[in-house]
Amino acid sequence: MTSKHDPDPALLAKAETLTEALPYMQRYAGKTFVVKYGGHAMGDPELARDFAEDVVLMKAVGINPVVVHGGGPQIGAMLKQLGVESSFVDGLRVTDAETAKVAEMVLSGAINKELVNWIGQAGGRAVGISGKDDGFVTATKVLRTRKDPDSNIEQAVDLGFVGEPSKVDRTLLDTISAAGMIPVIAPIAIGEDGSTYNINADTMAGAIAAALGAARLFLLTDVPGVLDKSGELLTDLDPAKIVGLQADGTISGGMIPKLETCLNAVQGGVDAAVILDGRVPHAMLLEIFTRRGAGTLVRL
Ligand SMILES: Nc1ncnc2c1ncn2[C@@H]1O[C@H](COP(=O)(O)OP(=O)(O)O)[C@@H](O)[C@H]1O
Ligand SMILES: CC(=O)N[C@@H](CCC(=O)OP(=O)(O)O)C(=O)O
Repeated sequence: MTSKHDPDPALLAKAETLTEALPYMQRYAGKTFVVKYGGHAMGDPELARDFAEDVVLMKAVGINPVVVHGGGPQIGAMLKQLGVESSFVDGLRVTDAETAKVAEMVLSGAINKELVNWIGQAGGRAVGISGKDDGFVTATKVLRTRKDPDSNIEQAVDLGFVGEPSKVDRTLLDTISAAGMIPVIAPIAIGEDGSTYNINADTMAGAIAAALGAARLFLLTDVPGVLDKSGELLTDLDPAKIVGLQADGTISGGMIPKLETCLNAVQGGVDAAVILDGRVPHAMLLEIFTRRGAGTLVRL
């Protein structure tokens, strides 16, 4: 029989988990954490529920979470259903006018509201917006060049309506956060030319994190972090190492904009950026509130 002096070990372990979290709660109260939730990590409703609970818990302990979401696979599925071809250059979707319409419909319409609903179900208050709302993000057209393999000459590649944030006005986000709500942001914005631009969600999250002077940028994806050529996790990266990984081809596809984002974010004043495995239940909670750091940490 257990007396009150001899507590149940399982209960004790729970209490220890909570006390372990205390210094992290104290350290992070009042800080802004920007969280990018990738389309690949979104597929499983169980994980979406865990993610929403993590964000609501962050808010409850005084952290200001700001959520930016992706939806690449879901845009791809919708384009396929509509019989529209899609291609990528360096991890960015080539976006003609029709693709931009579909991207906005899927991101701002379907996914954004689904995520707002998940957060609401977890007991939080979320407001779903895109960069278009109050014009808080201004986009400029992305310009890319590529070496022609035959002539070896750099040539411009036209990605269509693919944008990158050129200006972020934090007023709307501050208003939402101060009212006790969590902003949930779709990566769509208007350009100076009045066109709608499709923005890579990692790029959007990085620009917002820099504008808010966030303490952390979390990028949740479908891999454990950045892997080296033999598949081993790289736990710590700095700008010099990232340049090396780009140059020797260790990273490709979606990891290119992801690491560019981390680099820009830390160079733009964010304390650290973390690439995390969104397939692990409560990955973010474990990263923030326990000693068991996971994923790849990028710092100056
Ligand atoms: N060195 C690398 N380490 C880990 N992932 C990599 C690497 N190089 C390329 N990738 C690819 O990057 C993908 C993550 O980017 P992306 O597909 O855009 O994810 P998300 O939709 O979550 O933003 C991984 O699934 C993987 O295929
Ligand atoms: C320009 C560009 O590539 N935009 C992305 C926006 C969504 C996104 O980034 O979603 P994930 O984070 O799930 O990949 C796209 O059209 O797929």
